[in-house]
Amino acid sequence: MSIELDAVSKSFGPVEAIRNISLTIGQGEMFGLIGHNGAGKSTLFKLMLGLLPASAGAVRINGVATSSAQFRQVRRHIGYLPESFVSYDNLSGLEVLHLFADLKRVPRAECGRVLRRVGLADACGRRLHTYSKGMRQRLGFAQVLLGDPELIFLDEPTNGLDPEGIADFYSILREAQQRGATIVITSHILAEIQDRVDRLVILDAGKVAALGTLAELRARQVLPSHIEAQLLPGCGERAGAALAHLAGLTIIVDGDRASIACAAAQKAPVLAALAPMLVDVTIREPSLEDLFLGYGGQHARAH
Ligand SMILES: Nc1ncnc2c1ncn2[C@@H]1O[C@H](COP(=O)(O)OP(=O)(O)OP(=O)(O)O)[C@@H](O)[C@H]1O
Repeated sequence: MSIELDAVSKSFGPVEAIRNISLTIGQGEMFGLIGHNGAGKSTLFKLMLGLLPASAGAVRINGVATSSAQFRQVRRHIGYLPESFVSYDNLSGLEVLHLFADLKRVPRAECGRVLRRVGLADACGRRLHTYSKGMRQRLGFAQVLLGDPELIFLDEPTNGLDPEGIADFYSILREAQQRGATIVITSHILAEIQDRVDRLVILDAGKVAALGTLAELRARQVLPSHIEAQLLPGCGERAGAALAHLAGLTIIVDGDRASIACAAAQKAPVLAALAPMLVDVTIREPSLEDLFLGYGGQHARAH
């Protein structure tokens, strides 16, 4: 399913939570939504889910406006994991999932399959008050998968998951993507989503601060690459001299180590100049975190 936001704004009294956002998310895309606390991520989610009416503009899913009567049909194909998945502590995992299956009009027989897929098959008879945070999150995810939704919204979905759980989670998402599902995801762990989403939007105070692939965002912001060089003993000063002919570098030499911040095009000349005295080298490209801080201005914080 595709999503189209057409000059969408949303105000709560005097608070302009979303300001004139236009963007399109294509079918089968894995799309990331990033922003500091209060940037408008949850509001944008609720607008896309049709849970909140826009103050101006239109949200369309597969061409159907969320404000229209036909949207009820579309909603059946949407899975949503809210930021905190609250459920009933006295019910077992399977009983909770049965409730969701009934609400979604999905056969209860599907519950076993999704519980197995999220790794809760053995624990599904246990009551929720015995579940860890990660297990609850897996159950929330199982509820999303019921009925093989064509559009999946996940708000901070990996909260409480251990590294194995996170890897599992993304492999399930990739399966959903391979069968054509569109996925919109928020995360405050920027390093985690930066290599997994196809495109992302950075929101700042309700506006689009940046939109595109990670490579596009990097190229637009022209952030430096960082070269960390381990030098042969006693070569610190020589390294400074060897780099002197290259303009625009930030060089810090500390004993036999040199840290150089440079434009992408200067990486090769820097390495060539240092080659005779190099023992080891690591190159760090700008991360999503760096971009986020750059684009978010004074509000920027990794949320
Ligand atoms: N129901 C509401 N009534 C009044 N103001 C609201 C309401 N919902 C959101 N807001 C305001 O809209 C702005 C955006 O909030 P939103 O919850 O969308 O941000 P967020 O990016 O999801 O933040 P967080 O990362 O903290 O969850 C904030 O200033 C918030 O206080």
